[in-house]
Amino acid sequence: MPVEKDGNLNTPNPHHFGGSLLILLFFLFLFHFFIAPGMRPSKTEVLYSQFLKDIKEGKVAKALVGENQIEYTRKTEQYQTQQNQPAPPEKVYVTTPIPNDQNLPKLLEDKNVEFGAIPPERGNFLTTLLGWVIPPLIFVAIWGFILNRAQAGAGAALTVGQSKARIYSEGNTGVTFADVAGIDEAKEELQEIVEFLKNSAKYTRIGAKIPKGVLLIGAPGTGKTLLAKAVAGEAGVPFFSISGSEFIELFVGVGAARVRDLFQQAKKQAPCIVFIDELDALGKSRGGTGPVMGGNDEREQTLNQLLTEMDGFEANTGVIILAATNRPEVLDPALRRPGRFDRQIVVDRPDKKGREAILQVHVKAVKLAQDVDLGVIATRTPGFAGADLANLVNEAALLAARQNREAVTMADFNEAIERVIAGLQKKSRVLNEVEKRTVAYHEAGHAIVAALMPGAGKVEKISIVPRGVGALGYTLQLPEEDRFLMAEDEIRGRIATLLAGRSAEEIFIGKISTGASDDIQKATDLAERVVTLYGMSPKLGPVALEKVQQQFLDGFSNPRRSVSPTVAETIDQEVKDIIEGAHHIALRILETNRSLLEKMTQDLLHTEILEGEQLRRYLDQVQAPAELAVWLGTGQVLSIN
Ligand SMILES: Nc1ncnc2c1ncn2[C@@H]1O[C@H](COP(=O)(O)OP(=O)(O)OP(=O)(O)O)[C@@H](O)[C@H]1O
Ligand SMILES: [Zn+2]
Repeated sequence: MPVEKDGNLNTPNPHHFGGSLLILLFFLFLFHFFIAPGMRPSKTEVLYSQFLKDIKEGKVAKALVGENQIEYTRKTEQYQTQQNQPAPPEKVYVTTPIPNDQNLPKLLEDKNVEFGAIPPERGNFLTTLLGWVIPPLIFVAIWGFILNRAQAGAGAALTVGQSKARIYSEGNTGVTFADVAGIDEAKEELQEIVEFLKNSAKYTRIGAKIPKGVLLIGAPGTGKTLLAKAVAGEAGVPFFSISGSEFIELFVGVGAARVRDLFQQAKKQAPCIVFIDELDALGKSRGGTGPVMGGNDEREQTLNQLLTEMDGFEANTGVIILAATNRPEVLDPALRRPGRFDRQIVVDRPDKKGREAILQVHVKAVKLAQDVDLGVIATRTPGFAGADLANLVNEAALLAARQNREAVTMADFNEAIERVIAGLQKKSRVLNEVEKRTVAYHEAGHAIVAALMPGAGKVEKISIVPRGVGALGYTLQLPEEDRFLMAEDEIRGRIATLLAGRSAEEIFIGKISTGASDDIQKATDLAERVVTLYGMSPKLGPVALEKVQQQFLDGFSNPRRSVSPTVAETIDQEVKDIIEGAHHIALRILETNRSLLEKMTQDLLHTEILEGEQLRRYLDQVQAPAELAVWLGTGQVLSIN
């Protein structure tokens, strides 16, 4: 890929501009009031009577008569200058004349004084000008400076000291659709845009309107920027990009000016692609609270300018605006009106096949060992976005290089997966004996219960090596495939598995630790969803009691619908019943497998990690208690993606 060319479009950098203006004014100010006076001839104020006396005594050499002021020099002093010495500045006397002294000209003439009038605007013209102009300028500069600080302090997407609002223009991005993998639907939809750009005549001839704006919606790292570049690359048109957060600028009006600039430039180079990243930073619904001073106004002005520009150009000028956001719900509805971003393309996280394809793209640059199976890696990385996979490949390559290996092996990838998933291993953190025992029982408990639960995926690894923030140990359970549907018994099995860690602590340690809080949180969330979202509670029936606002990202808790107090009470009761049932069955399973769990724990304390064949042999011995089949109940299928 070519290096991004910085095509800053001649817009002055407002931060630097403000800074140097301030310094310049400061020096002007110093010069005017402290230095310049010393360089001008000194003036001595005298009374008018003294002036008249000087004339009469023939001392005056030259006089300049003004309406409000008379300046004159004396003869004697003119000749005091000695040789070899620089002439001192001529001493000037000033006096204020008596109004309408008609005799003065005659008197001056009589005494042979050179005289003339001070032109009305002479003398203090510069002083007056500076006096009027400088203070407001200083004020403006200081104000701008403060505003800048305030915004930077409020973290309004500004880097301190440097404006990063740049318009990047790339003649040719060099990116093609071949560089984008795993998001085929989005690619297909954008294929049409490429067609428009390449062959606009075909569409305009029959009067078809080419869309102006396309909104790419997707989680971070799913490849939105990459897609936009690929569209430009495929069509062979210039690519302009700017980020929404960079529009929030120092001086009110700069953002709007930048938008104007951007579109002017784009129209000149049409057909082309204009890409606006982080549209939400700019296009948040108006009326929200913004940064302390001015920031809100600025954003609104910029947004309005964008809307105006989009309305202003004809649909068929060949400028197509692609914008990206991962928070479509906060966008100002005005942005989605017809003629603006009326097309929306969802850029999903890739599925297993997609992940494999993305890995294929990124491993091109690295040397792979024979044993590397991208399909297996894809299986183990559900939920990874394109950027995570790119990161994973690099992490694996770094590990291989650190070991001085010739090629990246499957072991490197496995390690990299764990790193990316759980954060870097924190070997330095050591647990005391009691803590270690607690964590070992806890994790073994999870593994044993998980082994019996339907559709739970295989337990791949148990570890009591603390890693990342907060996790003291973990049980790695990898699904065999991506799951979009989960049956009721599977969800309940998941809840029981989550509670198994704590149950093991209860049985084997006799007291419970704080280590189970995350499990309990997750189990409760899941139980609540069973009742309020999936409609699986027989008492309440298939009624949605949650308002789903966000299905897009996982882990969102939605507000409940307003329900009557009795219904609310029933919900709480049902959630509690599910949790207690799951807790009970987890305890039963662990008691049935007491000696097995004991053996596993001892082994785990010894090696810190249980995996592979060794772990499988343990888990194959897990016995199901009689109650399990009854507890698991029916297998009603519901969507939970
Ligand atoms: N579908 C994909 N195929 C190949 N590589 C991808 C894909 N998605 C992401 N990547 C890799 O991840 C990098 C970052 O992706 P990109 O910046 O396009 O994501 P994004 O969706 O714009 O993220 P954000 O919302 O954070 O701006 C890309 O440069 C590319 O290396
Ligand atoms: Zn746990």
